[in-house]
Amino acid sequence: MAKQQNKLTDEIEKVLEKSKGFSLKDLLFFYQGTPYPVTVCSAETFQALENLEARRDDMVLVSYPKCGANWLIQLLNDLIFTTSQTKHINTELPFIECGDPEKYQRMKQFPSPRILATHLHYDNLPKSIFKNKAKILVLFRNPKDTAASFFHFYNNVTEVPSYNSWDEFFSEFMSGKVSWGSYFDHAVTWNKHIEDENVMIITYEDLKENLASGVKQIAEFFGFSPTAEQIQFIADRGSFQAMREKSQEIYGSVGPILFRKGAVGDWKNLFTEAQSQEMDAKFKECLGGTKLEANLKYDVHCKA
Ligand SMILES: Nc1ncnc2c1ncn2[C@@H]1O[C@H](COP(=O)(O)OS(=O)(=O)O)[C@@H](OP(=O)(O)O)[C@H]1O
Repeated sequence: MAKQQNKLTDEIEKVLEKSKGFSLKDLLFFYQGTPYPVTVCSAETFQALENLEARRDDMVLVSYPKCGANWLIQLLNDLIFTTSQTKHINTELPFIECGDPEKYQRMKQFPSPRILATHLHYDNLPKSIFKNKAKILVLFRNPKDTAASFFHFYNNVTEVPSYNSWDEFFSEFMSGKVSWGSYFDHAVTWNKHIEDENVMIITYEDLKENLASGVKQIAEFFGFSPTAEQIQFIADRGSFQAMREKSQEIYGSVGPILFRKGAVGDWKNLFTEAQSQEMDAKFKECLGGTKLEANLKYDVHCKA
């Protein structure tokens, strides 16, 4: 088991090693109009992904980068483990669009239920997810903390290229010239589908407020029936402190950087008043009056 776990850290180390040679300018390539990092994505893998055969019991987890996907992956793994006592250690890069094109062949051997995490837009998901009616959990985080987390990640991981300043990053984030493209495009696309059958939205902020209640909701959505004790066990293991402590063991050197601060409102340490207002205006223009705006409690979490 320990050997398999190391395989994931090996995969991450390989990506970091590959990242070393890149400048910011060369980091992104476009596939069907969206920028992705060349260090983990390729056109060949995207083409192979179209043929991924989803299963009815796959647990699809969608999020824009830095919204807490790795948190949710552990919660889902723990839900599977506590309720069925089966543990599958994923040795692949966790996101379905990342890695080599052969990964989908290897994934055919994975036992059910598989966790299919992705940062992709609705329109770019493999069609079999819809055809086979796999359930899709969409995780959102307010855009200000998302941007702050994204910036710190680039600037704290020594192997990946850094931005010259927060101002430079902010401007690239606002115009969608960052890995996986625009937060706002992602949000607008997913907002159209959050009431679809087999889709459930959950927010980072709500999970922070009451993790046990979030775990219960997620369990019900995916058809698990954990006891109150099991829910509490999963929530305890999923606290930021608990996950940060284990992050190096699971993710290698990047672990403590990935699990950086885990807070709501940290954006206030970076945003100028003008940047805050610019984002408020963009959010209003793209998502004002939507269900997603209400779910995100934008006025509570994004106003100083
Ligand atoms: N348990 C728990 N509680 C609270 N917050 C948590 C937790 N686990 C991860 N995180 C925070 O999620 C941010 C990383 O998001 P992702 O895992 O989606 O990153 S990535 O896109 O896959 O690289 C990153 O946010 P920041 O701390 O603001 O940078 C992580 O700290």
